[in-house]
Amino acid sequence: MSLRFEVSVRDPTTEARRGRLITTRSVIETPVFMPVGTAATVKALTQEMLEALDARIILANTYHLFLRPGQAVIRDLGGLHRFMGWPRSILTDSGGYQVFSLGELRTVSEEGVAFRSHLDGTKLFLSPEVSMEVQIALGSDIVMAFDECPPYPATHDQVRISLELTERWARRCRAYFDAHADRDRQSLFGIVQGGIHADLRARSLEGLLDIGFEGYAIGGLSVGEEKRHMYDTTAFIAPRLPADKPRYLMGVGTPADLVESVARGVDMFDCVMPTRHARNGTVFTTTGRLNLRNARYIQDEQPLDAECACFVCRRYSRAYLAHLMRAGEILASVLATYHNLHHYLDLMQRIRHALEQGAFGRFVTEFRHRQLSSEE
Ligand SMILES: CNc1nc2c(CC[C@H]3O[C@@H](OC)[C@H](O)[C@@H]3O)c3nc(N)[nH]c(=O)c3cc2[nH]1
Repeated sequence: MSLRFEVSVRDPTTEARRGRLITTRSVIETPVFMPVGTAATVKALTQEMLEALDARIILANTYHLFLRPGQAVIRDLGGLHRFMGWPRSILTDSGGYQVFSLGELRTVSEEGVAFRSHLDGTKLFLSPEVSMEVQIALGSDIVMAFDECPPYPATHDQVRISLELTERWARRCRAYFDAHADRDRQSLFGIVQGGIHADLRARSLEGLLDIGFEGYAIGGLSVGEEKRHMYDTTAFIAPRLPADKPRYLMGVGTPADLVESVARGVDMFDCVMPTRHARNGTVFTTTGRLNLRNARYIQDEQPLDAECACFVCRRYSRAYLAHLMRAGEILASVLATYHNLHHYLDLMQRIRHALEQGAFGRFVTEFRHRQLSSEE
């Protein structure tokens, strides 16, 4: 077993845990936010910048790398870590979500999903076995099971039928992974589905526990449901996931979502918001988000965030970033992305510190107050 997970603190007033996830490549302090590096790059940043941010684990995506350059190219070049010059940890998502959000003309069957590449229309096929083969070839530290993320909204019956398919696929992932992966270096996570229905969430978890995984993800959320449904579903299922295994909430979220979901028992997060918003000109600050394309920043010589210690805030002004954004300069994406990821990773650091100090309950209260005042 390559993966070790240790919980050092259980928060007395919430479901939050302070822990440590150890792969063969890095020690990952939890709760952790994982920058999304879909096509083997966290867009606009160098790996050196990610190390400067002290990112310990990033995401890459099976669907995107399967389409381009293909897993055989990466495998023959020594695997994804060597290919992209990233010696720390990598989690790869299984392609289950992207094939539904990006794939065209897709046909789902018991066997898997046939679809056309969104790049050039080539006919392709993803299945539990193909997804495992790709992720094993990439050599990622954490491999995600191939699942179906049901659309939202969906009826109770549609969600049930989908979770039952996901469970049969999870069993096939486990079998293929155990027969072909180097289990001293790679671990397999199951993905709990069930929509916003507690009974279906419990049922999905029961099936996955029977199979057994090194970690458990909460899938099927952050797909357009109301925030209260996301929080309530997380509050129901997260504490029911094995206490001694990592709990990963997929695709979440805003800074407030991170705080609220840690309080409900989640250890790991990924979300494209800090990186995607940066490229669109939106930066995160302690007093809320700034849209740098707004005219009010054209002569604003303040830093993005006076409370931020990142090199962007120490050296560049909002006016300069606003200019770069308006001019469509590449540097705009680089500086805004670095700052946004610093904002997210610094928030996780402050959460971990509060948990260590037994002060997480107060941290949540103060965060909510500041959240309310910045929304007014
Ligand atoms: C945004 N909300 C959201 N994202 C989700 C992702 C993709 C995240 C992955 O998709 C890409 O970002 C959209 C990144 O590469 C990221 O790793 C999911 N992936 C799987 N396999 N199953 C799910 O149920 C699922 C649910 C999600 N909800």
